Amino acid sequence: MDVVMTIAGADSGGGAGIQADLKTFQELKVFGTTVITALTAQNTLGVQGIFPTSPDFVLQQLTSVFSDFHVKAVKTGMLFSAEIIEVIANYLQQKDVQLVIDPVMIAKGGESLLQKEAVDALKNTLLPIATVLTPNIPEAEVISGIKIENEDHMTKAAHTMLQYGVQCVVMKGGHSKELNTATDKVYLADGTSFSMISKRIHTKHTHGTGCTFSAAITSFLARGLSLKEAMIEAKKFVQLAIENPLNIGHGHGPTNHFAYQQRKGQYEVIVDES
Ligand SMILES: Nc1ncnc2c1ncn2[C@@H]1O[C@H](COP(=O)(O)OP(=O)(O)O)[C@@H](O)[C@H]1O
Ligand SMILES: Cc1ncc(COP(=O)(O)OP(=O)(O)O)c(N)n1
Repeated sequence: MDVVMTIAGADSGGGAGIQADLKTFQELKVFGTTVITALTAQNTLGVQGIFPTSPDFVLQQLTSVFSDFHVKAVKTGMLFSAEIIEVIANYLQQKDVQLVIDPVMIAKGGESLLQKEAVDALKNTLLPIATVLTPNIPEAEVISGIKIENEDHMTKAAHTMLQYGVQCVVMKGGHSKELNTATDKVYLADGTSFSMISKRIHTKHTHGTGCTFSAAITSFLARGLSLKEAMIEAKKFVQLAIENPLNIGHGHGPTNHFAYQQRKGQYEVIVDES
């Protein structure tokens, strides 16, 4: 059984963070371990409270898991502070793992999940050791310092982020103004790129989409898929999870992690290499 790890915040409402990651891991048949960086009191209406873990206790969790398991791939989500990021980067740079970074900054309701002064630590310590970075458009703007209003800006921002040493940047299109499609553009360090295009679902039930997508990439990488195959299959996982909502909660409801196993044969992501 392939072992993976999520280093992220817990979402008491179960739709994002550690909980979304573990549900994704379970559905994709990898064994999930966790390092919790913060507890959040959260539901589909928003984040009501944050209780960060101490950096020392983050290190203790990393040590417990790595001293016992052979972890093949790790993803990070909500990291909260520069101190926590530095502990994680120092620890992971000694390990031979594939590292997927979802640079979680702001929850849908507008609450900050990463302190402003932590962005530099993310860029300078985690990106150089990462395999994949999965920013949404607002996160890409913060990391690259480039305002993204068209495809040229997106390409420039991706190349700026690749310069920090990460091997692949996936610009997620959930926040773009495209009406009919949700396109994620993948930029690789060798200068190539491709787009993954799916139908845009008009729904408010998108809580945890970014967490679910990055957890799916992590699972498929651990199972031995190539970077490109892992991205495409993860895009399919999140598409089906959005397309088949559970309709629970009173706000932005969670996605449906069961849908991929039930319907994966019925949907293909369009890949554009031009
Ligand atoms: N309304 C939607 N319809 C289809 N796919 C979507 C939709 N919203 C987001 N996605 C997809 O979900 C994944 C996460 O994207 P995004 O929502 O931008 O991330 P985040 O949760 O970090 O803001 C991406 O693959 C994106 O294309
Ligand atoms: C604990 C925790 N981690 C991450 C997020 C953000 O998740 P994301 O997938 O970006 O989804 P939304 O916040 O956009 O719904 C979170 N809310 N909580």
